[in-house]
Amino acid sequence: MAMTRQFKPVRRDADVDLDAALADDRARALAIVPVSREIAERLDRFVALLRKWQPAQNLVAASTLPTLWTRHIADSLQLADSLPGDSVVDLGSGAGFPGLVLAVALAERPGARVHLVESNQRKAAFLREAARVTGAPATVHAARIEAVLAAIPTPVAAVTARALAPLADLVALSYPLLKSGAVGLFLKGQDVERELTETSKSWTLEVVTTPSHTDPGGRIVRVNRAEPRAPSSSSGS
Ligand SMILES: C[S@@+](CC[C@H](N)C(=O)[O-])C[C@H]1O[C@@H](n2cnc3c(N)ncnc32)[C@H](O)[C@@H]1O
Repeated sequence: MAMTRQFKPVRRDADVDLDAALADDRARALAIVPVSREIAERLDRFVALLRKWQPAQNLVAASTLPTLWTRHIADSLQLADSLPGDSVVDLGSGAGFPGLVLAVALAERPGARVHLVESNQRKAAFLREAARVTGAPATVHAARIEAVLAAIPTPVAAVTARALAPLADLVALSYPLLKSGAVGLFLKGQDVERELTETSKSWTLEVVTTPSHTDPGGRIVRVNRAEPRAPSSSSGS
Protein backbone atom coordinates (compact mmCIF):
# COMPACT_ATOMS: atom_id res chain seq x y z
CA MET A 1 0.00 0.00 0.00
CA ALA A 2 1.35 3.41 -0.94
CA MET A 3 2.28 5.55 2.08
CA THR A 4 1.60 9.29 2.07
CA ARG A 5 4.04 11.20 4.25
CA GLN A 6 2.56 14.08 6.22
CA PHE A 7 4.81 17.14 6.55
CA LYS A 8 4.08 19.33 9.51
CA PRO A 9 5.31 22.94 9.39
CA VAL A 10 8.53 23.12 11.41
CA ARG A 11 8.43 25.58 14.29
CA ARG A 12 11.86 26.99 14.95
CA ASP A 13 13.16 27.67 18.47
CA ALA A 14 13.10 31.38 17.67
CA ASP A 15 9.34 31.22 16.98
CA VAL A 16 8.74 29.42 20.26
CA ASP A 17 10.85 32.03 22.13
CA LEU A 18 8.92 34.83 20.44
CA ASP A 19 5.59 33.19 21.37
CA ALA A 20 6.66 33.14 25.02
CA ALA A 21 7.98 36.71 25.01
CA LEU A 22 4.80 37.99 23.36
CA ALA A 23 2.57 36.15 25.82
CA ASP A 24 4.36 37.88 28.74
CA ASP A 25 4.35 41.21 26.98
CA ARG A 26 0.64 40.90 26.14
CA ALA A 27 -0.17 40.42 29.85
CA ARG A 28 1.95 43.47 30.76
CA ALA A 29 0.34 45.63 28.07
CA LEU A 30 -3.22 44.72 29.00
CA ALA A 31 -2.46 45.44 32.66
CA ILE A 32 -1.40 48.97 31.67
CA VAL A 33 -4.29 49.55 29.25
CA PRO A 34 -7.12 47.09 29.97
CA VAL A 35 -9.56 46.30 27.16
CA SER A 36 -12.55 43.99 26.83
CA ARG A 37 -11.96 40.36 25.89
CA GLU A 38 -13.59 41.09 22.53
CA ILE A 39 -11.12 43.85 21.71
CA ALA A 40 -8.18 41.78 23.00
CA GLU A 41 -9.21 39.02 20.57
CA ARG A 42 -9.31 41.50 17.69
CA LEU A 43 -5.82 42.68 18.71
CA ASP A 44 -4.61 39.04 18.75
CA ARG A 45 -5.70 38.78 15.10
CA PHE A 46 -3.79 41.97 14.33
CA VAL A 47 -0.64 40.61 16.01
CA ALA A 48 -0.92 37.30 14.13
CA LEU A 49 -1.21 39.17 10.82
CA LEU A 50 1.71 41.46 11.65
CA ARG A 51 3.90 38.45 12.51
CA LYS A 52 2.91 36.84 9.20
CA TRP A 53 3.76 39.90 7.10
CA GLN A 54 6.80 41.02 9.13
CA PRO A 55 9.47 38.85 7.41
CA ALA A 56 8.62 40.22 3.96
CA GLN A 57 7.58 43.76 4.92
CA ASN A 58 9.69 44.69 7.94
CA LEU A 59 6.67 46.50 9.40
CA VAL A 60 8.25 47.22 12.80
CA ALA A 61 11.89 47.26 13.87
CA ALA A 62 12.78 43.59 14.43
CA SER A 63 14.23 44.44 17.85
CA THR A 64 10.78 45.60 19.01
CA LEU A 65 8.91 42.45 17.97
CA PRO A 66 9.13 40.74 21.42
CA THR A 67 7.66 43.89 23.01
CA LEU A 68 5.08 44.53 20.30
CA TRP A 69 2.27 44.70 22.86
CA THR A 70 3.80 47.23 25.26
CA ARG A 71 5.95 49.19 22.82
CA HIS A 72 3.39 49.59 20.04
CA ILE A 73 -0.10 48.38 21.01
CA ALA A 74 -0.40 49.75 24.56
CA ASP A 75 1.41 52.92 23.46
CA SER A 76 -1.36 53.41 20.90
CA LEU A 77 -4.26 52.24 23.12
CA GLN A 78 -3.41 54.77 25.84
CA LEU A 79 -4.82 57.49 23.55
CA ALA A 80 -8.27 55.89 23.43
CA ASP A 81 -9.44 57.46 26.70
CA SER A 82 -8.39 60.92 25.49
CA LEU A 83 -10.42 60.82 22.28
CA PRO A 84 -13.18 63.43 22.45
CA GLY A 85 -15.26 61.49 19.88
CA ASP A 86 -15.28 58.49 17.57
CA SER A 87 -13.93 60.04 14.35
CA VAL A 88 -10.15 60.08 14.08
CA VAL A 89 -7.54 60.85 11.43
CA ASP A 90 -4.16 59.18 11.96
CA LEU A 91 -1.25 60.67 10.03
CA GLY A 92 1.63 58.46 8.81
CA SER A 93 0.11 55.27 10.24
CA GLY A 94 2.92 52.90 9.24
CA ALA A 95 2.01 49.45 10.53
CA GLY A 96 -1.04 50.84 12.35
CA PHE A 97 0.26 52.82 15.33
CA PRO A 98 -1.64 54.44 16.78
CA GLY A 99 -4.48 54.58 14.20
CA LEU A 100 -5.33 50.96 13.44
CA VAL A 101 -5.11 50.03 17.13
CA LEU A 102 -7.46 52.90 17.98
CA ALA A 103 -9.84 51.71 15.26
CA VAL A 104 -9.86 48.28 16.91
CA ALA A 105 -10.58 49.93 20.27
CA LEU A 106 -13.55 51.73 18.67
CA ALA A 107 -14.84 48.67 16.81
CA GLU A 108 -17.86 48.23 19.08
CA ARG A 109 -19.00 51.86 18.75
CA PRO A 110 -21.64 52.39 16.07
CA GLY A 111 -20.58 55.05 13.57
CA ALA A 112 -16.92 55.15 14.64
CA ARG A 113 -14.41 55.79 11.84
CA VAL A 114 -10.61 56.08 11.80
CA HIS A 115 -8.91 57.39 8.66
CA LEU A 116 -5.38 56.02 8.25
CA VAL A 117 -3.15 58.13 6.00
CA GLU A 118 -0.07 56.27 4.81
CA SER A 119 1.81 57.03 1.59
CA ASN A 120 3.83 53.78 1.49
CA GLN A 121 1.78 51.46 -0.72
CA ARG A 122 2.96 48.22 0.91
CA LYS A 123 2.18 49.48 4.41
CA ALA A 124 -1.20 50.72 3.15
CA ALA A 125 -1.91 47.22 1.79
CA PHE A 126 -1.05 45.78 5.21
CA LEU A 127 -3.36 48.30 6.91
CA ARG A 128 -6.26 47.34 4.61
CA GLU A 129 -5.77 43.66 5.41
CA ALA A 130 -5.44 44.44 9.13
CA ALA A 131 -8.72 46.39 9.06
CA ARG A 132 -10.37 43.43 7.32
CA VAL A 133 -9.16 40.72 9.72
CA THR A 134 -9.88 42.76 12.85
CA GLY A 135 -13.20 44.20 11.64
CA ALA A 136 -11.92 47.65 12.64
CA PRO A 137 -13.81 50.68 11.29
CA ALA A 138 -10.79 52.04 9.41
CA THR A 139 -10.48 53.67 5.99
CA VAL A 140 -6.99 53.55 4.46
CA HIS A 141 -5.80 56.46 2.31
CA ALA A 142 -2.70 55.34 0.42
CA ALA A 143 -1.55 58.87 -0.31
CA ARG A 144 0.44 61.75 1.03
CA ILE A 145 -1.17 63.65 3.91
CA GLU A 146 -0.91 66.95 2.06
CA ALA A 147 -2.89 65.48 -0.87
CA VAL A 148 -5.64 63.69 1.03
CA LEU A 149 -6.52 65.73 4.11
CA ALA A 150 -8.94 68.11 2.37
CA ALA A 151 -10.99 65.14 1.11
CA ILE A 152 -11.60 63.69 4.60
CA PRO A 153 -15.09 64.58 5.82
CA THR A 154 -15.14 66.99 8.77
CA PRO A 155 -15.80 67.52 11.60
CA VAL A 156 -13.22 65.11 12.97
CA ALA A 157 -12.84 64.66 16.74
CA ALA A 158 -9.09 63.99 16.84
CA VAL A 159 -5.98 63.88 14.70
CA THR A 160 -3.23 61.54 15.91
CA ALA A 161 0.37 60.78 14.97
CA ARG A 162 3.42 58.99 16.31
CA ALA A 163 7.01 59.15 15.06
CA LEU A 164 6.05 61.17 12.01
CA ALA A 165 7.57 64.65 12.29
CA PRO A 166 8.60 67.41 14.72
CA LEU A 167 5.66 68.99 16.56
CA ALA A 168 5.78 72.20 14.50
CA ASP A 169 5.35 70.18 11.30
CA LEU A 170 2.58 68.06 12.85
CA VAL A 171 0.65 71.18 13.82
CA ALA A 172 1.08 72.63 10.32
CA LEU A 173 0.05 69.36 8.64
CA SER A 174 -3.00 68.88 10.84
CA TYR A 175 -4.09 72.55 10.94
CA PRO A 176 -6.93 72.02 8.41
CA LEU A 177 -8.49 69.61 10.94
CA LEU A 178 -7.49 71.53 14.08
CA LYS A 179 -9.14 74.70 12.82
CA SER A 180 -12.41 72.85 12.25
CA GLY A 181 -12.46 71.66 15.87
CA ALA A 182 -10.30 68.51 16.06
CA VAL A 183 -7.86 68.08 18.94
CA GLY A 184 -4.34 66.87 18.18
CA LEU A 185 -3.06 63.86 20.15
CA PHE A 186 0.61 63.31 19.45
CA LEU A 187 2.90 60.70 21.03
CA LYS A 188 6.23 62.36 21.64
CA GLY A 189 9.58 61.53 23.21
CA GLN A 190 11.73 63.27 25.79
CA ASP A 191 12.52 66.25 23.60
CA VAL A 192 9.01 67.62 23.78
CA GLU A 193 9.83 70.86 25.67
CA ARG A 194 12.27 71.90 22.95
CA GLU A 195 9.70 71.01 20.29
CA LEU A 196 7.04 73.06 22.08
CA THR A 197 9.36 76.07 22.26
CA GLU A 198 10.10 75.74 18.56
CA THR A 199 6.41 75.34 17.65
CA SER A 200 5.43 78.38 19.73
CA LYS A 201 7.57 80.60 17.47
CA SER A 202 5.06 80.15 14.63
CA TRP A 203 1.87 79.08 16.43
CA THR A 204 -0.30 80.24 19.31
CA LEU A 205 -1.09 76.99 21.08
CA GLU A 206 -3.37 75.67 23.79
CA VAL A 207 -1.51 72.53 24.80
CA VAL A 208 -1.59 70.01 27.64
CA THR A 209 1.18 67.43 28.00
CA THR A 210 0.89 64.31 30.14
CA PRO A 211 3.36 61.50 30.82
CA SER A 212 3.17 58.41 28.62
CA HIS A 213 2.00 55.26 30.43
CA THR A 214 4.31 53.09 28.31
CA ASP A 215 7.38 55.10 27.36
CA PRO A 216 9.45 56.35 30.31
CA GLY A 217 10.19 59.99 29.51
CA GLY A 218 7.64 60.03 26.69
CA ARG A 219 4.76 62.53 26.65
CA ILE A 220 1.30 62.70 25.17
CA VAL A 221 0.85 66.14 23.65
CA ARG A 222 -2.76 67.28 23.40
CA VAL A 223 -3.23 70.32 21.19
CA ASN A 224 -6.63 71.81 22.00
CA ARG A 225 -6.20 74.81 19.72
CA ALA A 226 -3.61 76.16 17.31
CA GLU A 227 -3.55 79.40 15.34
CA PRO A 228 -0.72 80.64 13.16
CA ARG A 229 1.05 83.69 14.58
CA ALA A 230 0.90 86.80 12.46
CA PRO A 231 4.29 87.43 10.86
CA SER A 232 6.16 90.08 12.87
CA SER A 233 6.34 93.38 10.98
CA SER A 234 9.86 94.27 9.85
CA SER A 235 11.43 97.20 11.68
CA GLY A 236 13.25 100.23 10.22
CA SER A 237 10.81 101.23 7.47
C1 LIG B 1 8.48 56.50 11.22
S1 LIG B 1 7.03 55.86 10.53
C2 LIG B 1 5.94 55.84 11.91
C3 LIG B 1 4.80 54.90 11.69
C4 LIG B 1 3.82 54.78 12.86
N1 LIG B 1 3.10 56.02 13.10
C5 LIG B 1 4.50 54.31 14.11
O1 LIG B 1 4.62 55.10 15.06
O2 LIG B 1 4.94 53.17 14.16
C6 LIG B 1 6.38 57.22 9.59
C7 LIG B 1 5.34 56.77 8.57
O3 LIG B 1 4.75 57.91 7.98
C8 LIG B 1 4.66 57.73 6.58
N2 LIG B 1 4.73 59.08 6.01
C9 LIG B 1 5.75 59.96 6.10
N3 LIG B 1 5.44 61.13 5.49
C10 LIG B 1 4.17 60.97 5.00
C11 LIG B 1 3.29 61.83 4.28
N4 LIG B 1 3.64 63.06 3.94
N5 LIG B 1 2.07 61.35 3.95
C12 LIG B 1 1.69 60.09 4.31
N6 LIG B 1 2.49 59.23 5.00
C13 LIG B 1 3.71 59.67 5.34
C14 LIG B 1 5.84 56.84 6.21
O4 LIG B 1 5.61 56.10 5.03
C15 LIG B 1 5.95 55.94 7.43
O5 LIG B 1 5.21 54.76 7.28
